[in-house]
Amino acid sequence: MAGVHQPPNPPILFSFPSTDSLIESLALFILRAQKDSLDKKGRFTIALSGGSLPKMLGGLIGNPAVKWDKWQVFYADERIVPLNHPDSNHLACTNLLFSKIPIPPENIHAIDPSLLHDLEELSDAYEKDLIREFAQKDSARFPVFDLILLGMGPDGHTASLFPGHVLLTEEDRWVAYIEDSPKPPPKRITLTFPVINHAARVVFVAAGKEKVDTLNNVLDYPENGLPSARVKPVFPGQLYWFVDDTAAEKVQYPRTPFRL
Ligand SMILES: O=C(O)[C@H](O)[C@@H](O)[C@H](O)[C@H](O)COP(=O)(O)O
Repeated sequence: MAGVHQPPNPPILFSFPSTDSLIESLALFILRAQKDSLDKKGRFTIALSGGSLPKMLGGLIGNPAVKWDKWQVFYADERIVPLNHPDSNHLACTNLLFSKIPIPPENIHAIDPSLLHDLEELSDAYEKDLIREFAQKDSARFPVFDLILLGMGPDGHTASLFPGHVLLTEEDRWVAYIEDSPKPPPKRITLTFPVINHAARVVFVAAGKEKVDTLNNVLDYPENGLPSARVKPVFPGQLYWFVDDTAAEKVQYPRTPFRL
């Protein structure tokens, strides 16, 4: 297969003077990714994170260029709580995004709330949901998301992949669960590294001064191996960082001017 032995593309770093300009540019970027995906395949598959990420998608709300009915939305990670619990990533995305846009509810892939008592079953069910979406359409070993949007914690975790955790070495499963997350709540499911690293595009969003040291570590010292530094999409996949100048204060890694 062409390109299969190519090394990963280096990350592309965009740094913005304000959160508002980051949000605006992220919306433009997502629209471009949507267009490319719809032109090629007629659908747009995306995975969202929790934390501060949902509110960074505000630039999409009310934009007529977004073809919400063509989006298939999964979660990069989810906390094992009822869907109306304040800790739920699905609830955060619903409150900040889905309730404000015309997306068909069946295009949003939440965890099955009837399985909260059995993490193994719940993560298997989520994996099956992914298989239904991807397996017959793409013949790859792992799903190829058009876009995965990630946040980064102060310890360098991303999705629910935490430093030193055994899940960092998962090579097989698409979805895995953990019961000992250092960030509460402790029970979570997460897309695994092979899934994240097979996406066509992965975008990290990181803003604010609490990200300064971690961003410096991940971008300038990737050999330290923090979970966020292990996001290296296989060629021709591309990793992008959308950060603000505050978070990037110590970063030496070269910035790229944002343009589409
Ligand atoms: O469910 C979660 O907890 C998130 O998906 C998690 O991985 C998050 O993205 C990071 O912790 C960054 O969070 P902030 O963006 O709030 O810093």
